Amino acid sequence: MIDTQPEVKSNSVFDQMANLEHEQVVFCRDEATGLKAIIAIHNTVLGPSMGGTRMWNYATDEEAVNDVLRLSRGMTFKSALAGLNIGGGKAVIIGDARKMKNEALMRRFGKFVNSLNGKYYTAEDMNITMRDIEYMSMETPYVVGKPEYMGGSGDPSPMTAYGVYMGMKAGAKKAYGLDSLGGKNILVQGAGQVGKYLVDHLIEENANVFIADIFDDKIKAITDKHDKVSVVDPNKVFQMEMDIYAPCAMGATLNDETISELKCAVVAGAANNQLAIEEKHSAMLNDHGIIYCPDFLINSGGIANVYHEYLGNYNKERVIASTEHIYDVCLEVLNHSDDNKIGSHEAALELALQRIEKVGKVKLGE
Ligand SMILES: NC(=O)c1ccc[n+]([C@@H]2O[C@H](COP(=O)([O-])OP(=O)(O)OC[C@H]3O[C@@H](n4cnc5c(N)ncnc54)[C@H](O)[C@@H]3O)[C@@H](O)[C@H]2O)c1
Repeated sequence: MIDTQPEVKSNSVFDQMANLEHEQVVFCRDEATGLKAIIAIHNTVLGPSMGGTRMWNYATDEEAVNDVLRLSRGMTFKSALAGLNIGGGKAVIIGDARKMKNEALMRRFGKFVNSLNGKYYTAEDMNITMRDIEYMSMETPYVVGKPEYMGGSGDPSPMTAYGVYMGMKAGAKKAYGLDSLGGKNILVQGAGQVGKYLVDHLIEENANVFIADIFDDKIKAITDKHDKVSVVDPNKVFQMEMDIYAPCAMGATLNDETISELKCAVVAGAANNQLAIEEKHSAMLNDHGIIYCPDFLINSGGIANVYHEYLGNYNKERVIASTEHIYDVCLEVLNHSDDNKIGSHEAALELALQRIEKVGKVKLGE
């Protein structure tokens, strides 16, 4: 029986760690810089844990704990399913990035990462820039996603978008029998780093693209480039009739209210933790006849990119080939879901857990 219910009701950190099966959680505090951060290491069976650092102004410490635990767990399954030999980890820095972030804070955080001696590799996530990556790198070698001028692999977002595009095509193949996206009405929610590159692929394939964002400048950057893209009010996303919904902004957009409103055949997007409550909302999508391409499966292009940087001799062609494989794995997951009458989210988790278990045994025999 796999754990597909990460909704954590207890306030005890140990209960939450036990529920989500975490190995280690590190709380970091520094008086001088005001740093408050949490590093969560979920699982290191396949290799050292890896996942980005997010800076966010959490309303409560509990909210930060919940976020870092869910995100790090997602990284374990994402990397396992992508065939990478790394485990799942993630970090959060608590505070307003615009007010608190500076060189000293980021370097102090880098020192905390270093103290784990390579059990956790960090990278960028929300509100962490290439400059911050540089600051962390001054204190620790356990940083990936470094800028190209530092010998790193640069921004992972284009590869994430490419993987989402591959997953979306697999979803279309399952829904329509053909993987062509030409003529399909596709709504991209979130015109950010991933959204903008995803739109490029969709336009190239002659899809009818709709975008929604809460910031006009993000919309303008895309409509200036592509005159065929239509703009949708971000509050009216779920009232629109569409073929494919691509959530590329925040998590939990698939919930009780939205799923009953959603008018599409396929959901395929980049956002992490799209299902508000995994088991419940995965089943609800199934009941509504909507094909759900699991988020942690199709948004793994970015982690594959930084993984190849970590291996050394970064080779973009290799990463592209590995990201294209998302198409096959997504179809395998969707078929596994059909054959076993389980949600596609559970099907993806099962395949990820199978790999961790099988490879884990090989590693034990080393
Ligand atoms: N960047 C990557 O390589 C990567 C990898 C894996 C997963 N993800 C996930 O994909 C999602 C997008 O990542 P990103 O790097 O493009 O982030 P981003 O911050 O560049 O873009 C997010 C966009 O969503 C918009 N947005 C926020 N709230 C919105 C709302 N209510 N309605 C519509 N738009 C809204 C923001 O204005 C922004 O333009 C995130 O959930 C991220 O965790 C990103």
